[in-house]
Amino acid sequence: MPAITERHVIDSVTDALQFISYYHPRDFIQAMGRAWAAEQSPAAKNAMAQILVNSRMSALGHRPICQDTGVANITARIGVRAELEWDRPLQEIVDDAVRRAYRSDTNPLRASVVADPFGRRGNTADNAPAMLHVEMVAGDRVKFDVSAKGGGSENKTRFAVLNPSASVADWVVGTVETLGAGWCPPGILGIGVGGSVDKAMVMAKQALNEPIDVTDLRARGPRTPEEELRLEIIDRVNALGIGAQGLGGQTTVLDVKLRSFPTHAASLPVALVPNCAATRHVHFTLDGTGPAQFDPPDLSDWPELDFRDAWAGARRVNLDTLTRKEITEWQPGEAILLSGHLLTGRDAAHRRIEQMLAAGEPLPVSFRDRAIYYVGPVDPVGDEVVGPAGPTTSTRMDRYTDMMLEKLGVAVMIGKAERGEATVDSIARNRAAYLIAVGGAAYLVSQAIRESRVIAFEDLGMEAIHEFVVKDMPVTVAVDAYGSAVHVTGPRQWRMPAGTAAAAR
Ligand SMILES: O=C(O)C[C@H](O)C(=O)O
Repeated sequence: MPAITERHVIDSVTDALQFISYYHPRDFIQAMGRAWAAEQSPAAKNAMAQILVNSRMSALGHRPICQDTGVANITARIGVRAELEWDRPLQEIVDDAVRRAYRSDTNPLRASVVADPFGRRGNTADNAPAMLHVEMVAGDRVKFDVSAKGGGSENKTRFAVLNPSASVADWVVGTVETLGAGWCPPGILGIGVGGSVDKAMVMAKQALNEPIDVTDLRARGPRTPEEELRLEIIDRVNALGIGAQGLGGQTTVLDVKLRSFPTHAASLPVALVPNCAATRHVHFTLDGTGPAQFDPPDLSDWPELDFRDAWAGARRVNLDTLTRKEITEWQPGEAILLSGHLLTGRDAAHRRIEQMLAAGEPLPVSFRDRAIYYVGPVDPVGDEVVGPAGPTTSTRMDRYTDMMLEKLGVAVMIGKAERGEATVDSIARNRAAYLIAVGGAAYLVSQAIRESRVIAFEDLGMEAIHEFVVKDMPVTVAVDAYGSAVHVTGPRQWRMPAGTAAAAR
């Protein structure tokens, strides 16, 4: 067997990270297509349509599916008889591949990794380092799993050590109910049961690399307790009615992947790692003959659909002339096409604004009566004004709501997922509104952005404050000026009565 070289690893991992930035896995596209076709909730169906249209556009344009191009998660399984021709630690080698992939000239990806995580949180600017796991296995080859995991779904990871007599399904279902929509459902749940605390977490993460096969599993019937558990969890989670983007609907998970391992007699560790609508992974084996080749999905894998019908009757809003009175007329769940100027800002910008206000320093921009979009876009390429620019999870900005609405006078916030109770109260008190764009439809959203310039905090990289000029940007009213919230009313409407899910199986 010829030697596997450092060049084979770097070229393959670089190509893998580029490939998954714009191609969803084929099984994911097909599962999302089936869920879209079956969905009865109009809001969830429309969100899934946008996810699918975005996915196809990304595949055609070779631009990222989501602005959160993720942190590189890599597992290398090295055959004990493989001949390796490299001298450096594998971490250094894969980090070089990450740098090359994320700083590509033709398809630059977003640098999301910050170093000094509990301190300065400076962006490493090249998305390195990767999160690497190495295993020694039988054989003479090296197998790689490469995924790009977004922050929104990673943040919803949960872990518990249950009493050995407790029900894993009860814990998972109860936990998913508390997660909100920041993980961008519909997606996949990875579950690790047993082992040690660290082993359970690795199993849950690695389970997400398995193909979606629930339709086959249902058709042939479960053969193991793990398969029974998967089906129970899928049905019970979908019965919660959370739906796409938490808007209320029938599909919250496309599949549940589960791994288990022997554990201590006193323990039942369970890890839950959700994967979002921008699920991205690919797998390859190096045998010394050269770098890996990847097989793209076929255009026929996407369903024929046009989401624009859903926006035909949408309210058109000019942000440049918007009044508070107009905002009070918006209905919860109403589709809106936004045009005009808006500001951007997310975690780091909010933190800095808070620090500047505390220090009595003047802010570089006025937010009064403006709309703020929580986004960290990908850098543009070619004739783009901005790269993919979908919403980030708004919940993280909840702690700044009073500052932004009451002190600084923001009129409209745009992001994704639900807001906390205090934020909803603040929105109602200030007669403001909260709008959502579809998480994971970032390339589609970016088509509505006609101009973009950084106007403050340039050192924050993708977290700098930009001013965008948008034309017909599709959003939905998630919290109206009176505090009615679709993330509460939607799932309530689509929740199946207790017991129906089990009976349906
Ligand atoms: O960082 C982002 O752009 C999004 C993040 O993945 C999120 O889902 O909140």
